Amino acid sequence: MRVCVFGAGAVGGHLAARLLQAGRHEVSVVARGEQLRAIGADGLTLLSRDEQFTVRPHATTDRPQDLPAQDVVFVSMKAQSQPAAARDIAGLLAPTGVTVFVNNGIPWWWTYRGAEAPGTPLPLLDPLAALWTHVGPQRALGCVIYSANEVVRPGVIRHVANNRWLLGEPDGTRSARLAAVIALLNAAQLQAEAVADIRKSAWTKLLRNVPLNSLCALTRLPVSGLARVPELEALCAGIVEEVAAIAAADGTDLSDQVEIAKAAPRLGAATDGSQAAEIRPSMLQDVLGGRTMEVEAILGQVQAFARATGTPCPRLDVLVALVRGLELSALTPEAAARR
Ligand SMILES: NC(=O)C1=CN([C@@H]2O[C@H](COP(=O)(O)OP(=O)(O)OC[C@H]3O[C@@H](n4cnc5c(N)ncnc54)[C@H](OP(=O)(O)O)[C@@H]3O)[C@@H](O)[C@H]2O)C=CC1
Ligand SMILES: CC(C)(CO)C(=O)C(=O)O
Repeated sequence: MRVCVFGAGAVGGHLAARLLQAGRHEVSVVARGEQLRAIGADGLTLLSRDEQFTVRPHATTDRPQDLPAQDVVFVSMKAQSQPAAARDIAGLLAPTGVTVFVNNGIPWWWTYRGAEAPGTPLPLLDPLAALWTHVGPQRALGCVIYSANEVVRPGVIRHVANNRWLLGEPDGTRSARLAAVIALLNAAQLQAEAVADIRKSAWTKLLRNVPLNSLCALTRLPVSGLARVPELEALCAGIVEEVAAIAAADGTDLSDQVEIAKAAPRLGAATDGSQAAEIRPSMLQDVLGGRTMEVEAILGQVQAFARATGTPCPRLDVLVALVRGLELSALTPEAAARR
């Protein structure tokens, strides 16, 4: 199979490294900037617990149009980078190829439930419907991951904790292509499983990402740091309850997940027992790097669902305002120009 990882940053770099280590398929990566130069020159290095290895992708490029047609394209860019890349992602796909959107938050294909309920694009996530038009939700699989990673320097990824990859078809079917992608990941030491309700998986992860990503970005604390300030831990718990209420109004019952999510700061967000791990959420990594943040996918769209269902969310309202402001103040001139 030909497999491409589009956006080889923290998660995509980890994914590509594991796929290449397994050695079963032709794996290419699309990257840019320093990351592109470093992977091209020195390969991709993964540091994970006491393991360290370096692999070389079959191709490393910022010109996806130069790659041959791909059977699977994992899209591991941040949500806000995806619309601008929609044509390139679509152009990479073989006629029966599939995309796997590896993301936190509400994904752009959310309203598509199959040919009978085709849905419409969500303006906060896909403002010009570029993903909807060029990629098309019928060619997308959802993927929610528990795997904390950082780019420690260009070309070098540190896997900090957790290894759980949940994948599902937007229409809930158990398709052959879903099974093939799960097999691909499992063969590469990534613990992947198919879920019937990928939206429930996304909501469950949002119980963590809404409070942890935003509060860690605002305070610059790692996840475990939130548990050191009682007011922050209480705020986290209040936000978890708001997100659960918004999900419930949207038709997803998360009552069995609420207490687990509230414990996340005390466990440092590790779900695999690696209590010593110091996890810095991706949104905190973006603030520190002066990059744009997944404000709309993780916060804004959740707020939009709350508005649509008349669900009060006073804490989330404050977070959305603060994180939008934080993003403006933290962007590097290059990131601001690209925005
Ligand atoms: N990091 C983590 O631990 C976790 C992240 N996630 C989720 O996984 C997804 C990916 O996050 P993460 O890996 O942290 O993100 P990163 O920012 O580390 O990686 C994304 C990469 O894609 C690159 N990119 C963006 N647009 C393009 C383009 N057009 N062409 C080539 N490269 C491009 C970025 O480059 P540039 O930097 O120049 O923009 C960056 O290197 C997010 O949805 C995140 O919320 C989920 C769980 C944990
Ligand atoms: C907070 C964390 C690590 C939870 O797994 C995450 O999803 C992220 O960094 O975006």
